[in-house]
Amino acid sequence: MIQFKHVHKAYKVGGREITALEPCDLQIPEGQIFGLIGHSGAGKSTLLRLINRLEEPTSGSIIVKDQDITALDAAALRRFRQGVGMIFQHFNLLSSKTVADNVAMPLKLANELSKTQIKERVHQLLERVGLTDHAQKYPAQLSGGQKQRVGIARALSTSPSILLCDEATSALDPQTTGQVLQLLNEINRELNLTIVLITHEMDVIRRICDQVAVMDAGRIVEQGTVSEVFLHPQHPTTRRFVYEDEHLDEQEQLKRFSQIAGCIIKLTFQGESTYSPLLGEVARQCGVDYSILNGRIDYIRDTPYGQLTLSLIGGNTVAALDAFRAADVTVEILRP
Ligand SMILES: Nc1ncnc2c1ncn2[C@@H]1O[C@H](COP(=O)(O)OP(=O)(O)OP(=O)(O)O)[C@@H](O)[C@H]1O
Repeated sequence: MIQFKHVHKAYKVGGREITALEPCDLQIPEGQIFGLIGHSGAGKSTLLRLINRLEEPTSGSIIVKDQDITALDAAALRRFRQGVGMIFQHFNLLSSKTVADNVAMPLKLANELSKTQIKERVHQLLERVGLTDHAQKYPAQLSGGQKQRVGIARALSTSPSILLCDEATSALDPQTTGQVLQLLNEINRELNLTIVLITHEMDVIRRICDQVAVMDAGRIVEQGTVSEVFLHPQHPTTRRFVYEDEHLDEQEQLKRFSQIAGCIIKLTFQGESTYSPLLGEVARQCGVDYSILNGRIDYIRDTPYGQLTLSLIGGNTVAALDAFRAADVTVEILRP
């Protein structure tokens, strides 16, 4: 578990203080994939880099596995950092070294294994990320997705329990992004690795995260499980992310609704209820007609969900809403 206790970070620039992180409390459970989402300048990188003390907090404490890491001396910090891997948007590989040597680098620096043991470990890691055939190539000879796989193998070399991902897929095309996210998903489960990732893309959060914190201007404005936060967004910043992801504009939508008759509602189905034939059943029982104004079915990590915006016309609307709720469907009334 990673715990932030009233952590504040300000940078000093030319005698002026710039607050990057307002005093913040945060808990990241062990073994989960935790996403931090926010627009540029929100403070995501600062928060991430505080976890391995690449940045020092201005005040507050950061507890990792019952240890206050802000109190570690240089030697203890070196040992702690062996347990925290990191991958980067632009991979940060050494261009003059082969793939195998890049992966071996943290092991050589740790100086705990023999040459043969390092060779074995590197082979094992490259096999895991699917790059065995590329061991003797140089980074310039690899695609972006392959470079990030090398980054992941290198980050895992010292068997960390935490992996920090700094916009790890932002430089990749959608298909390669999917493959890298899949790999992160797998190693999270195989190694019970806690992964903290930062992104400005909702899709990354939806595909692999368990929990999410939404950041805006140095503050965490909303936080919880991905389904809580993104299926029922409360804060304007979160709502904006959700609407952008659905290619909708909240104001435009309300304007469009003014030309549509009936009671306008949004239904959210999750898990099993996503595929149940509820709509027709409720319409028949309650004598309501409906038209579908918007809809999607997708996944949050492995759980399917569906969202439908409907206008209900005629019949017993109140009974229809009760029937949806009784079937564990969340009902939001957009216009009575
Ligand atoms: N080393 C630094 N010195 C001075 N100011 C900094 C430094 N690093 C970040 N900042 C400032 O702190 C604030 C938060 O920056 P941070 O990089 O953490 O945000 P971010 O959400 O990661 O943004 P991005 O997505 O663009 O990387 C910004 O106002 C930024 O200009």
